[in-house]
Formats: sequence, C-alpha cells, structure tokens
Amino acid sequence: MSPIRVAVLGAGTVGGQVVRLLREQSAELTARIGAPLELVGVAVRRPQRHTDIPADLLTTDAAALVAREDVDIVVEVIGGITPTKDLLLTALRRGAGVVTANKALLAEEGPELYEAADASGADLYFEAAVAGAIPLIRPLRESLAGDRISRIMGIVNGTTNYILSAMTATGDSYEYALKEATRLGYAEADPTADVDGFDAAAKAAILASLGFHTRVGAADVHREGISGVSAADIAAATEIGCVVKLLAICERVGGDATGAGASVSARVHPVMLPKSHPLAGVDGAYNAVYVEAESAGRLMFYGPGAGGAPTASAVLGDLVAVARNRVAGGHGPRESAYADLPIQPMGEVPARYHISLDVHDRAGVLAEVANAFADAGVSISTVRQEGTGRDAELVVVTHSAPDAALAGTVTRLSELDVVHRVTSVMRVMGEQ
Ligand SMILES: NC(=O)C1=CN([C@@H]2O[C@H](COP(=O)(O)OP(=O)(O)OC[C@H]3O[C@@H](n4cnc5c(N)ncnc54)[C@H](O)[C@@H]3O)[C@@H](O)[C@H]2O)C=CC1
Ligand SMILES: N[C@@H](CC=O)C(=O)O
Ligand code: NA
Repeated sequence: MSPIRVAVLGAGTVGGQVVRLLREQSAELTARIGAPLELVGVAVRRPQRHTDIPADLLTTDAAALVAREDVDIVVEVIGGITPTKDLLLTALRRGAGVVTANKALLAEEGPELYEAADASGADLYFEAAVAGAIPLIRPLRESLAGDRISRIMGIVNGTTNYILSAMTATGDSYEYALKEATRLGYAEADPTADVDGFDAAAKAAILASLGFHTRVGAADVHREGISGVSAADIAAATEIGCVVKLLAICERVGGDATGAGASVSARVHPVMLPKSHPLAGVDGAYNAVYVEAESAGRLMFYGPGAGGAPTASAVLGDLVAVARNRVAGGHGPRESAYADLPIQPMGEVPARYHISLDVHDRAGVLAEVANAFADAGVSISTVRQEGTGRDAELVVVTHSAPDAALAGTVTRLSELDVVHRVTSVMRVMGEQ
C-alpha cells in the first residue's frame, strides 16, 4: 500500500510530542490505518533547537512544505492566525487533509477553512482544539449527530483551572500558579489568551457551532477571564461552600418542539459553584464538559485538557481518522450550519449574582442597598452582614434576573455614598 505522507507544522509543546509518537508508534499506526504514515517534513522556526528530529526532515519554510503535492495530510500545531490560516488554506485547496489543534483559528476563520475543505473534498479535523485529549469534537460531530443538543457546559481551559485550583487549595498566588501552568506546557504562547478567557471563548464558539448547527464565532461569545478574580473572591466563595471555576456555557434557548425560533447563548465567565457540583471537583489542568441532549440525556466528558502528550493523543487520533478516510477513498463530516440560529445578547441571559460590599454600618444602609436591587427589579435571595462600623461588609446573593439588570445594579451600588467599595461580584450557579 502506498504511504500516506504527513507534514507537521510546529514542533513545540504539542508538535514535539506528535513527532515523537508518530515515529515511535509507526508500526501500530500502519496496522490501524492499512497504510504506512510517512513523516516527510517538520516546519520549525529554529532547526538547531530540535536535535531529537532528523535534520533532513526539518525546514523553516512551512509555506513550501504545505504546497508540496506529495504531502497528503498537514498537521498544524503552530497556533495563532498568521501564517496558519494561509498555510491551511493552501493545503485544503489542493485537497490535502488537515488536522489542527488551533481553536483560535477555527473560532475566527472556521467558515473559510470549511469552505476550502468542501470545495476540494478535503478533511478538516480538530479534536485537539477543544479539551485536549478528551474525545469531544468527534462525539458532537458524529456520535450525537442524530440527537438534539440543548446545552454544552464545562471547564475547557486547563491553565485557568490549574490557577484557580492552586489558589483555592494551597493559597498559591495567581502569578506563581500562572508561571507553573506555563512551565508545565498548559498555557498558550501568550497566556493572556488563557487568563482573559479568549482560549475558552474560542472553544465555546467551536462547541456551540457543532452543537447547534450554527456558525458561532469568537466575537459571538460573551467573554470574561480570571485576571480579575482576587483572593477575596475565592474567600467569598469558600465562605458559602463554593469554589470558583471558569465555565464555558453554550445553550439553545427557547424555540418550539422542532427547535424553530430558538437562539444560541455562548458565554465564558467565572462562576461560584457549590462544592457538591460535579464540576467543582475537576482540578488542575483537567477539563470536564457536560453535554445535554434531548434523547441521550446528560453526558459528561472528563480528562486531561492540556499538555503536550495528552493533546498529541487527540492529534494522532485525528491523523489516523483522516488517513483511514484517504485509504477508503472517502471523507469525514462536513460543516453543519443549516440551523443558522441568532445569538442571544448576554444582557438577556438569566443569572444569579453574589455581591460583597464594604459599607458604612449606620441606620438606613440596608434599605438603600435593598432599594438599588428593587429599582432594577432584582430580587434578593439572602443578605448577610459581617463586622460593624467602618469595617462592615454586606454579602448579597440574588435570585435569578437578566444579566443586564444585575450588572446595572452593581454599577448603581458602587455609586451609593453608603458603599465604600464593591469588593467582589461573581455569578453563582443555581436556578433560583
Ligand atoms: N499546549 C497545550 O496544552 C495545547 C495546545 N493546543 C494548541 O496547539 C497549538 C500549539 O500549541 P503549543 O505546542 O502549546 O505551542 P508552542 O508555542 O509550544 O509551539 C508552537 C511552535 O510553533 C513554532 N512556530 C511558530 N511559527 C512557526 C512557523 N511559521 N513555522 C514553523 N514553526 C513555527 C514555534 O517556534 C513553537 O515551537 C496551539 O494552537 C495551541 O492552542 C491545543 C490544546 C492543548
Ligand atoms: N492553553 C490551553 C491549552 C489547551 O487547549 C489550556 O490551558 O487549556
Ligand atoms: Na478534545
């Protein structure tokens, strides 16, 4: 059987592991595919750094490598939009299969890549792009293609989960935990993509697109990261039996029994989760995602969400799938965006807020604070006061209300004379 020729772009944390596994597992992969996988080139920036890769495979010219007619599958593990978009379009347009771990590119430019793949009949696979090693993309694209998904929710960023877990469990500082997550290969090349929620938002866009058969881009996802999460927020969460997690939440909202008239909500933000919630125990660089579907019910996917070898496992799985498709003379699933649902504005999304306020403890304070909520139509679930005099703190948990009304109330509270400072604001998981 003639070999399937593979080019790898990038040999960093993930790419280095992909090249290692490709070479180490060559015989098994051949048996599974029915044809040998031949690594014909690895594009890198600095060849002298890659002494573990045979020198004759290394090139600094990624553009020439993807244009080679004898390359059947291109694996992209460089990251970012430039030059990866042009590299992958070149490969797809000439019919080469593409395997990528690049969620940022898919969330920004997915439609153009899908169209190029469609036009040439090439495969575009991206299991590694969301939740690392966890099989999630293939279940959504294939296993659940006969069901109607209502919700996809979970922890999809290993770096921020590692940081929040460390801050909660050991009291590590944010800065130290971020440095560790970078050292361990979890963080993006620019870790602001992780801590400011861009990475999770890109993943949410991909999940919402697949789950709701609608083009959802990064700009459609409401995004808040963890750089604003303070030790005070974590202490406030602990106080009420919760932990802080960065969640990606994608929902199909409204609509009739056939799904017509529905819209899509996609959002990423920190949440206080009760310790009894199954996602509360997901720590370190682990990810976990719930998928709720009409017939299947509630499914949970759990496992390593970041790191070189776990992510390379997902890349290799895709590589095998694309190679098998080529051997069989077929191709994998195409983009499915027929539903074309509108995006629900974040302001309309129902939420519950936990708000801590530094107030001056004198007669009438509680009434003024309560009025700010009442004026916005937000109902209070609990109020707790700690301390007295200038050091008094009020902790308010609301019932569910539209996010815009809650955000407006926080602004109003911060302007009241009796409120010295709003010390912590966070959404709380729960339906009441
Ligand atoms: N590290 C992780 O845990 C995960 C990473 N990913 C994704 O995988 C991709 C790669 O991530 P990492 O390996 O962590 O990044 P990395 O920064 O460790 O590796 C990227 C490599 O690409 C090289 N590179 C940059 N421009 C290049 C060019 N024009 N030609 C050839 N090489 C070039 C860089 O020198 C670097 O060695 C990204 O899209 C990332 O979002 C996805 C899931 C998990
Ligand atoms: N930086 C990402 C890597 C995997 O997608 C993360 O921390 O989850
Ligand atoms: Na995955």
